[in-house]
Amino acid sequence: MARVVLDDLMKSYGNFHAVNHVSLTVEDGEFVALVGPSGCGKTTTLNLVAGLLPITSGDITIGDQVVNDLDPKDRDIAMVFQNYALYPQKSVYKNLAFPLQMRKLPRDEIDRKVKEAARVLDMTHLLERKPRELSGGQQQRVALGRALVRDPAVFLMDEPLSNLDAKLRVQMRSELKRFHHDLQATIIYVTHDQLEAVTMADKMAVMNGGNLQQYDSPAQVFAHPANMFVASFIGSPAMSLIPLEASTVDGNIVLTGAEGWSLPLSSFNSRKIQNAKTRKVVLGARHSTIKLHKTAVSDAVPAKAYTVEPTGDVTFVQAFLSGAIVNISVPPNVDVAPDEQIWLEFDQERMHLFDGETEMAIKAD
Ligand SMILES: Nc1ncnc2c1ncn2[C@@H]1O[C@H](COP(=O)(O)OP(=O)(O)OP(=O)(O)O)[C@@H](O)[C@H]1O
Repeated sequence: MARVVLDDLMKSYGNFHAVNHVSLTVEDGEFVALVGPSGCGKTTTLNLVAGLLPITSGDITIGDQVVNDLDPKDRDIAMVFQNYALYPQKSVYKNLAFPLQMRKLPRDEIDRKVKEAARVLDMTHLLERKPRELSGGQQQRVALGRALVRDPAVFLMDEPLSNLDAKLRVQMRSELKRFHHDLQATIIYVTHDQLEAVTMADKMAVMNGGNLQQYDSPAQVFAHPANMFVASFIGSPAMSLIPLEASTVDGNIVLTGAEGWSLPLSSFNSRKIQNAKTRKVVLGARHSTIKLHKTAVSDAVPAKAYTVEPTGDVTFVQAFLSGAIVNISVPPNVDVAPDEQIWLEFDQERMHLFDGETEMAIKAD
């Protein structure tokens, strides 16, 4: 396996930058997810690494070789696509053997590699079947096997699970994670599904508009989103982002909502605001860090319930606050009705504060 380095990578179409100054390192054996909304540039980035598209500028290094000008076949990569494109007339065995035959490997070596891949992916019993005799998940496993037999330096995967139904996706997600664990493979994986990225990847590269927004472990990205885009994209339901105004009252920092209420900040959060250049502050809070009260209590701010969605284990409530929609989760026995007056208490230790102008997280120091 190999490490992959993207250094100031650009892909432009005229004045439009599909990939804009992206730099990141995928360490040897790491599983990295490129994640972001449709059109953010993740597939383009993957295709640049694969050599399916020419780069505009920058460098791509695989192992210790700069591969900018190498053909895909010379990059020692294997791709797995959403559309697995198996040969319908060939058995699973022949589908797996084909790329090796093309490389003119000896027959006994092909046989050994195919059987080893089938063993790793638990499909030895499927080797004589044709693709149409397989389930979607089994077909996807064959596609993975076809990449595996090539023993590449890097696996590049573009939404490989998106053709599967929801249940199978969850199952294949675990299998892919196991595959990575067993092989210690270097994997770059494109997905628009933040949950896939969070659950499988060692690191996630969150992209938006061709720009790399944050590159870190899912836990770090979740706990310390670099900006409002990342904060709202990672996590479900989305983090609530509430625009407020910071001011100083009797020496203490308070945040004031559009309705006129004020929320005094803890000393830690106050220090953050003192460091910020702006008075326009956006409070970010995940649903599980907001307490819903049915009566006024100190430190809770008044809001109005909008929708109430019981899911069994928890009930999700949406409420209006300072012109924003706030997502809150409450135990199923809490009875809330749409339009009811409620009070929200934010956990000061787990709240996020963003600069309302730059949209960047306000740092502690
Ligand atoms: N040949 C092209 N000419 C001009 N613009 C292009 C071309 N190919 C891609 N783009 C644009 O580049 C941007 C990034 O596309 P890309 O396919 O990488 O997005 P993506 O994040 O993978 O999205 P999706 O999840 O929808 O596949 C998009 O805005 C797309 O319209």
